[in-house]
Amino acid sequence: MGNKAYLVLENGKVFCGEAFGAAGEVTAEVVFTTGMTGYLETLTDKSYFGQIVVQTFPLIGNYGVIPSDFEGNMIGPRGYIVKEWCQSPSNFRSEGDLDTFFKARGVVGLCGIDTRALTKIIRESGVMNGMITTDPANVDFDQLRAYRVEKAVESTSVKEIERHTNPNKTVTVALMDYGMKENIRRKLEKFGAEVIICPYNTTAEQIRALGVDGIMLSNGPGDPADNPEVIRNLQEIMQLNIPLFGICLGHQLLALANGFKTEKLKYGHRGANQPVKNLETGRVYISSQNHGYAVVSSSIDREIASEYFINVNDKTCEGIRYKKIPAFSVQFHPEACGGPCDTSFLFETFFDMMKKS
Ligand SMILES: NC(=O)CC[C@H](N)C(=O)O
Repeated sequence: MGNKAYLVLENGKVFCGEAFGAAGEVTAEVVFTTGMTGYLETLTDKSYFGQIVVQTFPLIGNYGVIPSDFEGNMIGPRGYIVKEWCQSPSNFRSEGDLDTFFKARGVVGLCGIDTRALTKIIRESGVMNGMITTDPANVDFDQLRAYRVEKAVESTSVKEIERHTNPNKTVTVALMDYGMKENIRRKLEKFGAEVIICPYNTTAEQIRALGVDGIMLSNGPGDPADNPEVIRNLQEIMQLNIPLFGICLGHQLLALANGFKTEKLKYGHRGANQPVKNLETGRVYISSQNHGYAVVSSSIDREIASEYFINVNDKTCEGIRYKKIPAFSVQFHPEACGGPCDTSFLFETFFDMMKKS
């Protein structure tokens, strides 16, 4: 039995459970994800930086810890909540259990709470802040409500340009790292790109000097509108007229750079079975998603762009195609990991654009 620990929500609701992983207290935004697998990818996805993740699937950790499945070199979420973690994982690739891994990497875990009741609260009231603590009587609610993640992109991006040589190279792609998932790089390499990972603040001039065929804008954490300098920088990068492909945060930043607006969703889309519809063909795909913000459809200037995908559940914007620059972007994750690979063809679209230009 672990020690008693609590989740205190900013609305005053308290859940009592057991601590696992590293000891400590964390305050962050509490979000839920419905993926039934892919917990290692979730734990190492930097888009969760500054959040506490709740897994709706009731048993997590049954295939253990597999470092080659990691999506990044750091742990994304600040805290992690599950109904039950598996003490005896079984998989030939597993190198250990979640509790040991969390202790080594400083992740604060909470288990044994009713994650279904917690998810219903978030779904009905919207995402809110919460604190994992051993002392619920001492929570400062003003501080809890005021918590907001800061410098999210800066904290998760690489600090220097990194070139990854590829013997099968047919094109070179600059991957703007806003807190990227590794599978974006792996996917680009598989399709034949030599990838140059660029810090979030790499300028248009520096990119021009790299002589790349395409630019990929990565996923990443936080509120997209919190990055005015990155958005200004993107306005210059757009002028290079090099094919651009944006994923998730990259999609939102490109929209902001074009003067469109973003908004916070009530509880976001996080999971591996989000249906998206291609508005050009009417075809629906199942996608992997992890986002709390979205581009406001009505703010898209139809002279310069059109809506490419929408979410079938709530009709929010899931993709944009640009008319005056060689660019398109999606809110979901075509690189998957975890989740289905239905929309992997978008990488082909990007490669076709690069080869044509
Ligand atoms: N996965 C992402 O890139 C997420 C983008 C942004 N942080 C959001 O929550 O909407």
